[in-house]
Amino acid sequence: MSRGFDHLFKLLIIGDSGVGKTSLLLRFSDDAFNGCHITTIGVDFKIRTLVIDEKRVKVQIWDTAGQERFRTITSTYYRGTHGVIVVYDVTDGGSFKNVRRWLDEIQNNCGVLNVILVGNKNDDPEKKVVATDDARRFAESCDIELFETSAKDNIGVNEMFHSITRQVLRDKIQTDKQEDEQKKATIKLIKSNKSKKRKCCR
Ligand SMILES: Nc1nc2c(ncn2[C@@H]2O[C@H](COP(=O)(O)OP(=O)(O)OP(=O)(O)O)[C@@H](O)[C@H]2O)c(=O)[nH]1
Repeated sequence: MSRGFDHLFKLLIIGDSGVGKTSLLLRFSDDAFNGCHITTIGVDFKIRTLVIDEKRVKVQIWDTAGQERFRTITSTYYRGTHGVIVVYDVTDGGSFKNVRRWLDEIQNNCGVLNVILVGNKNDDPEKKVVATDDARRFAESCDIELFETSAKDNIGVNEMFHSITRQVLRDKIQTDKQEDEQKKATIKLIKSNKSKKRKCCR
């Protein structure tokens, strides 16, 4: 029986409290928006299946708490993670400054991963304090992709989730291919060693 998908990936959303992590997930999973800030306690997740490069990809997206006091079991969140969405609020310079800290947390917990940087609440130019150019320069210096989104007005949300999933998928296909080539090379080596041995024995 078909399991209904070709790949299953786990994505994690991190960033300061109040930047809109839950709102981004709610927009993506249910196409809804809630004007209230209900602090996430611990972790929550949603699942969606996307079609990318003709593959059915099931994504399990974990929404973590931004508040320090709810982040006592951080390393367990990272277990089995394929990609991380780091969110800041374009109307809050402090949340952008803290992005460095979140990137360090990723490094400390799981090393190199597919990461995307997201400037959320990009729906009121008068309130915007983090310039797109500054964010882009920073993202380029870290070699990660930048998206500016609005969970409220549904701007860039779908594109952002598709993009990180595509990154993860392409990375997985590349790794599988390399492993396959390595396996083939090992089998070839074993075979040639065997035939050499046989030659010696005769
Ligand atoms: N204007 C605007 N407000 C937003 C947007 N996204 C979220 N908000 C508001 O920002 C507040 C915080 O949003 P949440 O999604 O709860 O933030 P969070 O990052 O999950 O917060 P924690 O669970 O505490 O880590 C809420 O009042 C949201 O309505 C957006 O795109 N635009």
